[in-house]
This record gives sequence, C-alpha cells and structure tokens, in this order.
Amino acid sequence: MKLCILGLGYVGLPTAAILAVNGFHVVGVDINRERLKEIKNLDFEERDLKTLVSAALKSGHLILKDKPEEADAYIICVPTPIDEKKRCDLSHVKKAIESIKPYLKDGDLIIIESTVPPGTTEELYKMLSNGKKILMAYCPERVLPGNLLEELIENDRIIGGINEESANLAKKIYESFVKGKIYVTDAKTAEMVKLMENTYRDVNIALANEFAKISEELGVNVWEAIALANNHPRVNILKPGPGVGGHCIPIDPWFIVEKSREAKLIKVAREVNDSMPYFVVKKVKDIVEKGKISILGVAYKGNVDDTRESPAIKIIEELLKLNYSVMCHDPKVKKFKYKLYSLKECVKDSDLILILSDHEEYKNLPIKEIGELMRNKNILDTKNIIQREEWEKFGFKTYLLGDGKNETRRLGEMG
Ligand SMILES: NC(=O)c1ccc[n+]([C@@H]2O[C@H](COP(=O)([O-])OP(=O)(O)OC[C@H]3O[C@@H](n4cnc5c(N)ncnc54)[C@H](O)[C@@H]3O)[C@@H](O)[C@H]2O)c1
Ligand SMILES: CC(=O)N[C@@H]1[C@@H](OP(=O)(O)OP(=O)(O)OC[C@H]2O[C@@H](n3ccc(=O)[nH]c3=O)[C@H](O)[C@@H]2O)O[C@H](CO)[C@@H](O)[C@@H]1O
Repeated sequence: MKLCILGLGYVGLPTAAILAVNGFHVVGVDINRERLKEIKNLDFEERDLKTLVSAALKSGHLILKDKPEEADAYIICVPTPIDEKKRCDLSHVKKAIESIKPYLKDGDLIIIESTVPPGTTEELYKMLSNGKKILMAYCPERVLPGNLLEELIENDRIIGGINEESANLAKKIYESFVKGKIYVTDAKTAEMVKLMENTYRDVNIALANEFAKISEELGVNVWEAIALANNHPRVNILKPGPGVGGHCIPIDPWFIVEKSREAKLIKVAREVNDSMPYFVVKKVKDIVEKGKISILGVAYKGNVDDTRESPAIKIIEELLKLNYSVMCHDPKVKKFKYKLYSLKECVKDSDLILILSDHEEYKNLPIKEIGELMRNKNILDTKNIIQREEWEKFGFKTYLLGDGKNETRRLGEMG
C-alpha cells in the first residue's frame, strides 16, 4: 500500500517514519522546503526520532517531496491554528485536500489527523465525495511532545470512520505499528474525544492556576497545599505555572466553544490560563521596578524545543512594554522570535532571573557563578524547580509563583 503523508511537522514526521519502517511505501510531503532540508539533515531535538527517521530514509521506504503524488491513502497532518475570532482556521487542511484532489480515485482513503472542530470530517467528505467513492476517517493524534515515539506506538487510538469501510481500512494502517488498543467510532465522536481530552487538561490546569492566585492572596503556599490535597485518594490537582502553551491545549478548547453556546466553563478556564502571563508580569513589577530581566526557558514546557504559544512570548512583550531590558536563554530551543543568549550573557548585570520552563538543565544551575555576574540577586521561579535554600545561601532573594508565604520566608520567619 502506498501512503502519502501531508505535513511533516511534530505529528506528520514520526507518523510517516514509523509507517515506512513498518513496510509501507511512504511519500512524505511538506510545502516548506526548509522543513524538508531539516528532515534530511536530521535537525530536530528528539533523539529517538532521529534514529527512526534516519532508518526510514535509508530503507528507501520514506521519500520526501514538496508536492503530493498518487497513492492509496492520504494522511493529513497540517496545522489547525485559531484565527483572531478564536475559530479554527481550516485553510491548511482545505489546501492540503485540494492538492490531492487530482490524484483521488475510487476506493482511496483520506485520514485527517489534524485536530478539527466536531463535524469537520463529515463536511469535508460531503465536499469531496462528489461522484467518487472516497473513504474518509478522522484519527486523532494524542502523542505527548517530549515523549513522542513511545506514545505513538503505545497509546490507544481512536478511529472515527465516515462509514464502516473507511474505519476498517484506516484500522489496518494503524494496526501495523500501534501496540495500544484501537477503538472504532464515527468521525464526529472521534473529533469530540480529541477535544475533550485537551479541554479536560486545560480546565484542570486552570483550577491549579486559580488556586495559585488565591493562595498568594491568602498567605498559603499552593505547592505545599496541592501536595497535601493530592494525598486524598480521589484528588489529583495539576501544577500551576506561567500559562498554558503549545500547539494544542491553548487552542483546541476553542474548537468546542465555537460550536456550542453551552461551553461556559471551558471558556472561563481558557481565560484563567491566558491571564497567567500578566499575573507573572505583575509579580516581576512587585519585585523589581526597572532594570534587566533574565528569562530562563522560552519553550512552552520543559525539555521540548517548541515555542508555539509559549507563555514566554506574552511575558516578554509585556516586560518590553514596561521598559525592562530582557534577555532570554534556552538550552533546547533553536528558533525563537527573540534573540537567545548564552547563560552567562543572559544573567550578566541582571536584576532578576525569571524561570519559565522546567528544563532539566535548570534544576542544577551554577548558582555562585550566576550570582557573581548579577547586579541584584533575585530569582522568581514559576515552575517550582529550584532549591530555594541553595540560592538563598548565595545571597539570592527567592520568589515562587503561588507562594503566599514568600514575604515571611524572606524575613526568615519560616523554614
Ligand atoms: N504537536 C503535537 O503534539 C500534536 C499532537 C496532536 C495533534 N496535533 C495536531 O496535528 C496537526 C499538526 O500539528 P503539528 O504540531 O505537527 O504542526 P507543525 O506545524 O509542526 O507541522 C505541520 C507541517 O505541515 C506543513 N504544511 C502546511 N500546509 C501544508 C500542505 N498544504 N501540504 C503539505 N504540508 C503542509 C507545514 O509546512 C508544517 O511543516 C495540528 O492540527 C495539531 O493540532 C499536534
Ligand atoms: C490531554 C493531554 O495530555 N494532551 C497532550 C497535550 O500535549 P502538551 O505538550 O501540549 O501538554 P502538556 O504537557 O499538558 O502542556 C501544555 C501546557 O500546560 C502547561 N501545564 C501542564 C501541566 C500542568 O500541570 N501545568 C501546566 O501549567 C505546560 O507547561 C504547557 O505550557 O496536547 C497534545 C496535542 O493535542 C496531545 O497529543 C497530548 O497528549
């Protein structure tokens, strides 16, 4: 069976490579030639992915193209961002489908992996099937960035067919590499399942963030309170932080909001999470009124190289508006909207270190050397990853997001 994968990003590339090493003839298509170059040079962060892509390319089963060609099945993995009205922008999906239209023949299968609002696959099917016997399915991707390959193989899969024949053919493709269970349903349910998963996470993170704000107001350390509450057998509160980033969680809940007026809690949760960067900036203002801020971590979360929708972007914008000078460091990220500096340059003559991503590297920083370079030794940790006592030994004033005991701690009244 010959497959054509459209969009070779975080989702499409591993999918194309794993299908190729499992015996399919795969044409990997990306309209961005720079991306194709990166893939040929194995220029990406996840090490296991390098091994897999390299094996797929060497086997000759994966070939890279900037245009689609005739195949038996097409898998669409292109971006689905939100527009300014917070509605799903389906233009990339529609363009990808237009580009395969000339090659479609009876019995061909189109699989949508891009995250889309409920009902989209059915609508696209109606537009496409005009006279031809096309098969179509929605098969959401649920891999966790940072643990991509393991989850690609081990996770259960949902297959939402437009009809039984479509679902069965799609199932055959995924069965070639998925070790988890494969559940079959209709396309709209599968679309809803994907959005519900990410919305569930977003709402729960919003609750943790709200607890953090309340704890600061009431003089409680939210991290301590969450750890204690989580001892309860049926409680599992997530972690607060500087905001919710990535290409999925801050976006996908809006795809439900655009389809239903009943989506109230979901919208408020989004707003709470979107408010966190401003909350962090307010904390910075309370600690230092002006000067240089050193941002450690611009990736949207720890140990990934992705900065899409990263809370760091909003925080930097706001700090610059307030006339702070800002320098950023990130050991994982290669491309970012703002210039990245070495750790030393970043902290030199600084008034405050602001930790925004929980990269492994930030758990063991050279505190003494950093302190010697700084103008004022302040550190604000939004991820609860530093050992505050260690930093305080070297004369740092430490601050933690969600710690209402910050002040008493600094005055030495608390351990
Ligand atoms: N990143 C994740 O972990 C993840 C997980 C689950 C689902 N998703 C969903 O999967 C989809 C893709 O996400 P991603 O993170 O892989 O995006 P990405 O931006 O990393 O990759 C998308 C790729 O598609 C290419 N592209 C755009 N239009 C094209 C076209 N017409 N033909 C061929 N290539 C085209 C782009 O050049 C880009 O390289 C989105 O809908 C996203 O919501 C992402
Ligand atoms: C349901 C689910 O698990 N879906 C996953 C999710 O992947 P992700 O990498 O986007 O998800 P997270 O790791 O949750 O990070 C998101 C942001 O939330 C912040 N965060 C997180 C936990 C916390 O306790 N407190 C926080 O503040 C974190 O820093 C970051 O900014 O979507 C993918 C695409 O659809 C899925 O495929 C993948 O399964």
